[in-house]
Amino acid sequence: MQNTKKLLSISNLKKYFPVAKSSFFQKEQLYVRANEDISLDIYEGETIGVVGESGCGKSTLGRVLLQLYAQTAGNTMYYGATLDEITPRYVADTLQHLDKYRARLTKAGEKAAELDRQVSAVGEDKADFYLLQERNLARCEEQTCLNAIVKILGGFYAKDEGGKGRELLQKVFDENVKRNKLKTRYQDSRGKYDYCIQQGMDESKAKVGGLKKTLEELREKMEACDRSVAACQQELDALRVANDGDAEFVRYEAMRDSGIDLARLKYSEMRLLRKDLQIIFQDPYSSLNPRLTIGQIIEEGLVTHKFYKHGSPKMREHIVETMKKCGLQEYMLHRYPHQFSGGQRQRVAIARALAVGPKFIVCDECVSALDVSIQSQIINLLQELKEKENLTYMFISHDLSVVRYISDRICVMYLGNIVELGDAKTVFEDPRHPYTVALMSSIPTTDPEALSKERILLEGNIPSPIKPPTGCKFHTRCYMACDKCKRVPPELKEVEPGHFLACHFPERKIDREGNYMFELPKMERKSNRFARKEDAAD
Ligand SMILES: Nc1ncnc2c1ncn2[C@@H]1O[C@H](COP(=O)(O)OP(=O)(O)OP(=O)(O)O)[C@@H](O)[C@H]1O
Repeated sequence: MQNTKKLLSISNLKKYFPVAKSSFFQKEQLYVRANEDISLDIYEGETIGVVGESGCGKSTLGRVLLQLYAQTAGNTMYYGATLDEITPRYVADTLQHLDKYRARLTKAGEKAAELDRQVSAVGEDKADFYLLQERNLARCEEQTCLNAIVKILGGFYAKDEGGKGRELLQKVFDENVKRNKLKTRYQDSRGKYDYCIQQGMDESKAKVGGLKKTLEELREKMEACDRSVAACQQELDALRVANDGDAEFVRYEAMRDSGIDLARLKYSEMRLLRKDLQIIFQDPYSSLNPRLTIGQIIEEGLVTHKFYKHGSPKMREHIVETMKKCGLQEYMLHRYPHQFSGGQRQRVAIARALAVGPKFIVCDECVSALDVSIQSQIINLLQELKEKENLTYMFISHDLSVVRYISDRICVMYLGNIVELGDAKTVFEDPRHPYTVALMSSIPTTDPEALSKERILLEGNIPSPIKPPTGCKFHTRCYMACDKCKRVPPELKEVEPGHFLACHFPERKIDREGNYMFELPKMERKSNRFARKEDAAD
């Protein structure tokens, strides 16, 4: 891995969709568990491929990352912008209501400790299910409060004599809010000033002169804010150095997180980040508005995110330039989507995403609906743009050969969980999870040697995500499943550097020659969970 700077960090992410009750008397609320306990870091400049059978939650993951779906639980931290740029309300809330948060934290901690005592009195094995549940909930509450406070306060949570650290952090926040408001006014006035100059007015005109004066005043005010923030930061740094020897301070300081917690942003705050986080959909036919021309489609995002004012000649230039980058000609600007081929439409969808200068793009099956020859063109275009524009992709696809070609790392999902994660080469050449082995085995090949080898066919349907199997969710279709798999859910663990696996049997399953290093038990073959090639042909 070349780049190790995180762009997104997801921890314990969950997304449940509620299922409508089938009768008035149904008490239990059921959920489709589309994503469960997903932890994943995405690094700047990489392409992470997401594979898995239909319905395993790939698209949901992509959309939850972009906050198009609200997540049910977990954290999604974004590092592509700073807290100072966005100044989210949740930071101000935490600083203002710190005492309330601390009280909640202490209460949850005390409750968890008391329940812990009760559990240990009877023994973990014999403890009542509800008692254990209550204890776990109290621990979760404690962790949530701790996360919320410490991520913002850092070491000052542990040691902040006289509340000096908190006061300084509050001042930095307030100054940044002020600065951001001034910046918006500055950009507006700058736009008006530029327009007047373009129209041939000079500074002797009262309107232009007035605008120039306003711009200077605003610039001075912004600089004053910057100076004030820098002074506060200096004081904070001095306090941090003074507390450097304190073990508790250092421990909490390490938990400080400069990322933006996307799930805690308000709608208007998330809109500021939308331009950074874009998506390209699978179907280029339905993802473009048929009533708008290509120019209008690309313009929409630019106007919404206040890049340009409607009708600005500079915007036209920008649109044409973006279209050219995506292999579209200028004369296509006034055409409607129905006048394009599938591949060209997908280029328009790419141009629409690219125009706003994104950092992260979710490509959700973006080549699946296209002809094979066009697929390669679009994939090469995406690769080219990634290098030129320094983009990061999440590439969701069923097509393993496409994923192999484009991805740096691959994440294999099964029924809402990540079961294997690693470098593309490692996952393809040394798959460890039985599900990944079966997926790899399903890739069509023309290699005569590979054709003569045994193939594993994944039989049966994916179980219901509403009531998934207990323990390891794959155990109902796994040839290696034992009693433990039925009871204990495996954790995603690092089996070798950068290679993560959620299986109780992490041993190597394929040798260097590509042969499977296991015997398929006869009993399993009869039950048709995994069938060899000859069986399937029968
Ligand atoms: N908006 C929604 N409301 C309710 N359930 C949903 C919604 N979106 C997805 N689901 C459910 O979540 C589960 C995961 O769906 P998702 O679309 O993420 O799967 P996928 O792996 O992307 O599948 P495919 O590859 O076929 O697109 C499915 O069981 C689906 O029915």
